[in-house]
Amino acid sequence: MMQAPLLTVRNLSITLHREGKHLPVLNDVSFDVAPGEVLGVVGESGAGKSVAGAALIDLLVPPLRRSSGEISLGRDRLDLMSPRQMRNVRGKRVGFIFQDPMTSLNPVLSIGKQLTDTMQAHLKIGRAEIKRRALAWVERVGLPNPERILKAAPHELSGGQRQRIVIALALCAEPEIVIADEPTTALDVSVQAQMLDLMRTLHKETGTAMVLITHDLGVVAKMADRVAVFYAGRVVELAATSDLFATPRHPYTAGLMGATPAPDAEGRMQVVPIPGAMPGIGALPSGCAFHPRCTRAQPDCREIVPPLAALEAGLAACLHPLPREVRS
Ligand SMILES: Nc1ncnc2c1ncn2[C@@H]1O[C@H](COP(=O)(O)OP(=O)(O)OP(=O)(O)O)[C@@H](O)[C@H]1O
Repeated sequence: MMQAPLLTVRNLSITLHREGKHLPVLNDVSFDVAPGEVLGVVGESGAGKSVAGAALIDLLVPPLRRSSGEISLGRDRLDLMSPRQMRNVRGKRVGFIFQDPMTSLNPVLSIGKQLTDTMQAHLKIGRAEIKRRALAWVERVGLPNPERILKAAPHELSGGQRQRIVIALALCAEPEIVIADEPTTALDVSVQAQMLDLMRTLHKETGTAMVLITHDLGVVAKMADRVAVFYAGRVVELAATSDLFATPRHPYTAGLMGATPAPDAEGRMQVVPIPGAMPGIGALPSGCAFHPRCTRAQPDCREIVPPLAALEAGLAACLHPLPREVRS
């Protein structure tokens, strides 16, 4: 990465406190996001993607706790900030978009009030300008009849319209980075594609960096510059999106791609799922957590936790990575 990173996460570990034990949920996770970059975070359900996203903006709640790790935004250490300081970072410097729009919207306030409140809290601009921008944001996220939308309450809008407003709210204070956790998953398939197009357009226009959490490889292929693949609380592969899709190096990444519907030679959609299931919290196998499901596993995979190591392009945490030119 040529540019100094905007967001730096180093050795982030998160534990779950249960029955007197601290069980690892996230283990030694490190990644960077450059200014303006989109980092995709993918992996099966339960891999720790949402927990990682919540940790970035200090939204973890007990029984989850950060046990170690440094999180920096520019020169500022977020992990050392007080809850009060973090409240100023959230919304202003870091926007967020969650799966369920209702978690980001206040059900009793009009859309206009929520947009103007957010801008008022974070931007040093006058009332008239805030009003103008609220209207402009509603138009910009593609909603018809913006005056009416500004007066509406969230429940008067459709799910897709609400998620458009959440996107406007996440961006209206001009954050440096947005954390988007499954931003399209709750929407109808037909609306999902529109929402991705909108996010892509706005990303291009604003240059805001993004951490895009999704279980959907199609979404990262469309949106992300680089991808971090999570498995059982660890980053197992990190690479530029084009490299990752051209030659996945970690067998889990290759497996995920096999589990994504892809057309065969006759154009029929085929899915080859990875056999077995991801281990749950507190039930991690020894060595590489993926080894019981891995077709390439060797005896040493049972013993050694592979470090995330540099390959020709990107990083993979695997003792026996796939060769670069062969695609499994
Ligand atoms: N509040 C909580 N209490 C107990 N366990 C939790 C809590 N939040 C998350 N977990 C557990 O932590 C692990 C990681 O969850 P996380 O939601 O981050 O996974 P994910 O990769 O985002 O998957 P999904 O796509 O299903 O959200 C899971 O095993 C989950 O059950």
